[in-house]
Amino acid sequence: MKESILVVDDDLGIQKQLKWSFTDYQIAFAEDRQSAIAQLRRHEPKVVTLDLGLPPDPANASEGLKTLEEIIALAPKTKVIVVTGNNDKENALKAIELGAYDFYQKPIDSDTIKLLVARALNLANLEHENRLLQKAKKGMGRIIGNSDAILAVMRKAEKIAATDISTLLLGESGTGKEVFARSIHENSPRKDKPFVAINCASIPENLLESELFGYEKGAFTGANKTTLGKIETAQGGTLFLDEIGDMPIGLQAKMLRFLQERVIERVGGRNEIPVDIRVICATHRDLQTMVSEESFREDLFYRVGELPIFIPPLREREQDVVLLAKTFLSQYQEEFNAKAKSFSDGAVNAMLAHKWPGNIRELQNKLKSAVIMAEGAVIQADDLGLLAPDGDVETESFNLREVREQAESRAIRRAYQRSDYNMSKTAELLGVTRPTLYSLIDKYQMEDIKTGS
Ligand SMILES: Nc1ncnc2c1ncn2[C@@H]1O[C@H](COP(=O)(O)OP(=O)(O)OP(=O)(O)O)[C@@H](O)[C@H]1O
Repeated sequence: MKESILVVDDDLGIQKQLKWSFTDYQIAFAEDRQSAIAQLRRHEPKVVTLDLGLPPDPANASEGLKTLEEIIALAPKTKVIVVTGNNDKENALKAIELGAYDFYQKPIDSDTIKLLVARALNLANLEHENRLLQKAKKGMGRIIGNSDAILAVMRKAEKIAATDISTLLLGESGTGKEVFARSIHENSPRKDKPFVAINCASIPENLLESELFGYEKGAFTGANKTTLGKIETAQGGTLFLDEIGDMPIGLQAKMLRFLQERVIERVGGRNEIPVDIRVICATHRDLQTMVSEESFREDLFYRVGELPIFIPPLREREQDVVLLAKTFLSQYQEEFNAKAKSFSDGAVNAMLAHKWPGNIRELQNKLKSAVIMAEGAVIQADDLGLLAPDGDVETESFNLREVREQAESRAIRRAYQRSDYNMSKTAELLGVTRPTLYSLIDKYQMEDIKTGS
């Protein structure tokens, strides 16, 4: 089947010329905004060539730019090549800002436009394939990363996956411990059995035991029927114990017995129930120190940590920051049907300079709000709530009020980062009171600082 493309141009002569150039394609025509949108819906072309001078205002680009915006909003993956009047660089750049793939200046030369369309089509097809591949990826494939550090961890995890050994995933919050645990499970012989995760820190101490081990009917008031715990529901599969460092000391002996003997007893029960489960634990705490402080049992520490894997923080994986950012950008763009398509140099530099205390989760949060908030197709450092490193002038304004406001919000951000995200220290550095700082943060709508994300 021939690939379909759409030519939007009110000049019938040009339509004819392009018809002869594009004999390899299924070509549809439109001469104004309305028919362009109708054809777009009907043919779903991967590539559109769009003359910016459309009726009712053929002498200007306004109608063409409006059409471009509608196309991008409706079908953000479409590659739009805008055709502008001779020397109309300003509108060409505006179109790129709005999300056009490329521009081309009149007069139209068949060979050049053929080449441009072929390249755009090629890219659209590649992106499509990539999306399919990404969706089809299983196992370690869900872990995005190209840095040496993460590749080494992935190799280690792959080897461990094939065995039944207990793994301890170490790393700061948001580095991807749960993603690794799932990937290990999916690469293991237990992959068709359940993966059950439980966060030991998020369940009150008095409930954790019955949540893990289950309970017999009548074991305590309210125990109306015998209920399986997480351990039993993971039978045959993998149990992921997140934040194992937060396991109450009173429960640690029972955990140790389960790990050593692979039998459990439900709360209020007398029978020993054998379990066949692979256990993966994770923590952001320093278990060794906890052992020396006697808040974590030494025997349990050796049992869960047979083979520790350390997942490095994002700030030590410079290569991955941009790769992850691009991946999340295309995910969110699709999810929110947003315009944002790429990052400015300032945004990339700001991402590389940022320390990412919340690691990948923080990157995801910042990107999600940037994709929603960005005005144009290019995400700026400001959209990410980051400060463009010195020397990157993102927007050059001569309006004194704007210049003042930009300088003020930058200084706040810089002080906030310098003072390790502490509001009192930030206010002190800036020489203002805390209430003044809060009202400035409100004024500049610095939501991330307000919520501490
Ligand atoms: N390498 C990766 N590729 C793609 N997404 C990732 C990767 N690592 C983490 N993520 C995503 O980042 C977020 C945080 O990851 P995850 O929950 O696994 O971190 P964690 O270390 O378990 O955090 P916590 O200790 O706070 O529970 C998740 O939304 C996850 O999908």
